[in-house]
Amino acid sequence: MIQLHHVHLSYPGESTALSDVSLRISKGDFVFLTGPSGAGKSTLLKLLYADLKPTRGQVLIDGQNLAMLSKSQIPYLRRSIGVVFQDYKLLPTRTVLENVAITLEVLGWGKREIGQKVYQVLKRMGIADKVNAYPPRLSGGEQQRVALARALVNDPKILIADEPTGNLDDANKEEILSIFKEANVRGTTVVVATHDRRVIENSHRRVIRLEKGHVVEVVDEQK
Ligand SMILES: Nc1ncnc2c1ncn2[C@@H]1O[C@H](COP(=O)(O)OP(=O)(O)OP(=O)(O)O)[C@@H](O)[C@H]1O
Repeated sequence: MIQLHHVHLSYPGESTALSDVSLRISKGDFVFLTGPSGAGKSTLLKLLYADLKPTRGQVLIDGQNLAMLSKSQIPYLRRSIGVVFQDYKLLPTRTVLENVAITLEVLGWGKREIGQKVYQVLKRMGIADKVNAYPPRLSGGEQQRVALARALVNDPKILIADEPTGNLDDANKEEILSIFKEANVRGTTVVVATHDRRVIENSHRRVIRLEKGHVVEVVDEQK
């Protein structure tokens, strides 16, 4: 479970990005985080994988206060969280296979198992033919799928995605969303930040709306 208790976040020398945010995301939930540009969506996601610490308040995952984690404990937390970054953050000089394999290498998987698992995930993402390609040679949609493959290859406890459907056409958006839903059905808690109204409306999931660093609306899952 993810809990935020009265979280405030101010960037050094800047105004407040999050102000008194409290929320609870249960295990197995699928939640959209929305709101205008600058509302604090990316900031909130960064708190969840301990890229930022709150200025005040607490962020807890399964009861663990993330601010209490030492530097050496943070990589362990991140092994259970798959992150799809807004700008993908793929390694340009590594192949698709190598980019996705990294997640499993740090977990100590053997080479053979890694090869099999990566191929299986890339196949699901529809990019198995790109296994030896380098990211700069891929389209935006293909890079997005590689980023998603890297985040999901070890069936993480939590999947965090920042604007994962930006720049994609409708067919690709649908496909990415169905991949999120499948991961969710397998037990992954999914938290997606998006501006995209259509994606939210078609999904019938819980929506948390931020404005100027405040939670202004929570709409529960609509069946
Ligand atoms: N590294 C940073 N240093 C200083 N201020 C920052 C930094 N990152 C974000 N901010 C500020 O914090 C506020 C919230 O930004 P954030 O990126 O979380 O918004 P967002 O809702 O994700 O926006 P977008 O939809 O445009 O990605 C904004 O006012 C932004 O300018």
